[in-house]
Amino acid sequence: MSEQELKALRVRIDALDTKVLELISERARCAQEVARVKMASLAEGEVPVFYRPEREAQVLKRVMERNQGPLGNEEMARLFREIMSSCLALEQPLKVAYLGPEGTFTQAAAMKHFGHAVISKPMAAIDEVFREVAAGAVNFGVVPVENSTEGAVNHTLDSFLEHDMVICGEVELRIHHHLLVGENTKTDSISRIYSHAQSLAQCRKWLDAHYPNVERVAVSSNAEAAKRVKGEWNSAAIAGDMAAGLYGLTRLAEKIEDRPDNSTRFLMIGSQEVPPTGDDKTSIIVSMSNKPGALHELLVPFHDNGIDLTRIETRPSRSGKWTYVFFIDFVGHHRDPLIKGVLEKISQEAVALKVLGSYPKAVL
Ligand SMILES: O=C(O)C(=O)C[C@]1(C(=O)O)C=C[C@@H](O)C=C1
Repeated sequence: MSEQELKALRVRIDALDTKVLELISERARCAQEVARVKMASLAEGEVPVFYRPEREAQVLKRVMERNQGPLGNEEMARLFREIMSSCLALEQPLKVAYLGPEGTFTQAAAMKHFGHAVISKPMAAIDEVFREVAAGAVNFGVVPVENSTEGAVNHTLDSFLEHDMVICGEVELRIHHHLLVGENTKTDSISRIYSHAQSLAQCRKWLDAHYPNVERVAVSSNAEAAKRVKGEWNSAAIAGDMAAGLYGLTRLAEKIEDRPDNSTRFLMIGSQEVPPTGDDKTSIIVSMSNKPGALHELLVPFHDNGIDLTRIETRPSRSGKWTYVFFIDFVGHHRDPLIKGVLEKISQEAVALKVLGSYPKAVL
């Protein structure tokens, strides 16, 4: 390519950037107008709701449907995700608590869902995220709920039994783990590997093959593991990209998870009910009486109405020995007439039924 050609292309890019800049600013002014309209239409004593997950899902889907390339749909949607995040911050900066410390996959999930223009607050434990939301100190919380390799995150399920929370969104993240060390540690001098118990489990076979005799130490999060090895000799951490970057660690081995499709699903919790988008999921907790056939009775209405169950999990109810609750996710919104009918049927048979929330299926 000649210098001349390069120069001409850069002139074109500058001109396009000016247009993109003008358009983004115009969009941001529109969002400010939206905020004004939302404020003006409030009834007395009503609190304005600026964040609209159902609308955001619609915007991102539309972008993906109309995208003609060469950028991929996900890539394009990520750019719009950030534009929308900044527009919302003009209306109201969202406060989001997540399972910390900084650098966790949960923080990455929060950024993937809300974009980077939120005020984020790391919490030391899942239960603290729930409490922070319940206390109204933040608008939303982000917690992991299930991993494709290791299954349910029981702390999260149990916290739903203790707190009244509304689920208003979900996000899935591909989880890639790396073996990380500080600058003074060499591959053959590692005597201890830190990580969260779930991450150690997700890399079990790799560890057995490469570091069979090295002590594995479970800590509260993989970001915490990364933080520790920064200042330690002869120890390594298993953690992801965010933690590696944040603590300036070297990757001795990349993508060491046993399953290449290793993913974690996260939930956004708050107090805001989300209207239907036409492509939603619902999460419920049901407790059935302890009699033969109870689970069958619970599942029949879903089957009879052709409703797609996406997950079912069992946990001890904590209110009686050997009594259990079922966490069920399915496709549909609790305001859909079909789903309403199913929930009514179930509540006739159940000891207790709680709708945790209906929310748009993850777009990104
Ligand atoms: O449509 C709205 O209600 C807006 O506030 C605008 C907008 C956007 O930028 O598109 C911003 C924030 C909301 O969460 C949803 C969408």
